[in-house]
Amino acid sequence: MTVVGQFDSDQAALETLIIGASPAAQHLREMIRRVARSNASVMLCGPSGSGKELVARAIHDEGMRSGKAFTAINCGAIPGDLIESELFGHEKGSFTGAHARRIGHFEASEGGTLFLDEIGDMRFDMQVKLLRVLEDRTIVRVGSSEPRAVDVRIISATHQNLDEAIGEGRFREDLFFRLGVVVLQVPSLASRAEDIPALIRHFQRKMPADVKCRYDNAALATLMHHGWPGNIRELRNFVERASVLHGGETLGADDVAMLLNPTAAPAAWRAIPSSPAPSPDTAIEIDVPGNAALFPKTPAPGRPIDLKREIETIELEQIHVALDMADGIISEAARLLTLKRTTLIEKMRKYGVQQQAA
Ligand SMILES: Nc1ncnc2c1ncn2[C@@H]1O[C@H](COP(=O)(O)OP(=O)(O)OP(=O)(O)O)[C@@H](O)[C@H]1O
Repeated sequence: MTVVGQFDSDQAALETLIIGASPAAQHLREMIRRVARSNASVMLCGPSGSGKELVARAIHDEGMRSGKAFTAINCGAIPGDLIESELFGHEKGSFTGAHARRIGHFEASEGGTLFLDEIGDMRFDMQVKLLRVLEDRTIVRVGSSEPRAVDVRIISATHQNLDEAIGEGRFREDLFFRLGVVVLQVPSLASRAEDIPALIRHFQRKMPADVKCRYDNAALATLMHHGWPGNIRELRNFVERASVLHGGETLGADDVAMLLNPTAAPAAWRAIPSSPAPSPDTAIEIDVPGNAALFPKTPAPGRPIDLKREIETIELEQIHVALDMADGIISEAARLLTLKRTTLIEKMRKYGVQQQAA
């Protein structure tokens, strides 16, 4: 009885973590349950933003190691010469800057799980060392010669095609077999588009009612036909953007199309004949009657116009257009917008616009 009850609550917990009722989501949850029962190394393959880290956490949480540490590190983000000490630790004075002894992620995750994200980006010399650790189950801190036993489950992930990397000699095949005792494919969002409404509800669950959006059928159809190159991460950002710009509204297909492509100028703008560029010392003025086409929506008769929100929508879109034209260079985008650089940065912060690497 107890076992059945426990299984039911585990099942419910996993369903609130890995959202979706599509066959792909159900299969993923079933695979998570199965691999969680073992200690086998798991490699998660799937496109960026598809939820690989979430799946790694779910495997840890569902398994016997759940009371112990779960450590996630991004192998692509750690400089090549630091990764050995990050993973295995170092002794004091073992290299310039090693002012004190430090334990690495392997030792810190003792009894638990270490998630190695972007494993395909790991340097070849480091791959050899990692393979040795997986075979011997011991690590040696940098600057020490003493092997230390470790009991850590490894889950790794990649969005790269490792077959190709192996073929080109960039990734060791023997390490691939060690890491991928079980290889789990995490599906793209486009392949489980029927989960989109449930995922939107999930991302809106903690929002106050007045910032949640509703979607009419045409809007949902548009969302389900979108390609979602950024997968669930892109959907989460979309839901946030929609709530900032249209909180409390029911969105139609046009609203959704605009929100999905925030850097594209609305068709109405392209219809305006080009006017001479303003001189740098003239601020852009919005002449409402003359530039009425700038407003993306014509309000329904009798419906109040939320002028502040409309202006914010235009402002955000113009910022994206300018950043695009300026290849992400903020000072150049600020010049195009005849704004001070600091003002543009403030506005980008307000709208949550990420600074692109120029
Ligand atoms: N099935 C899911 N249910 C709910 N939220 C999800 C699901 N899958 C992913 N997410 C959310 O989507 C975002 C991206 O997920 P995650 O970071 O796990 O992706 P990833 O595949 O590891 O990305 P990357 O390859 O860029 O490291 C996170 O906010 C995560 O919580």
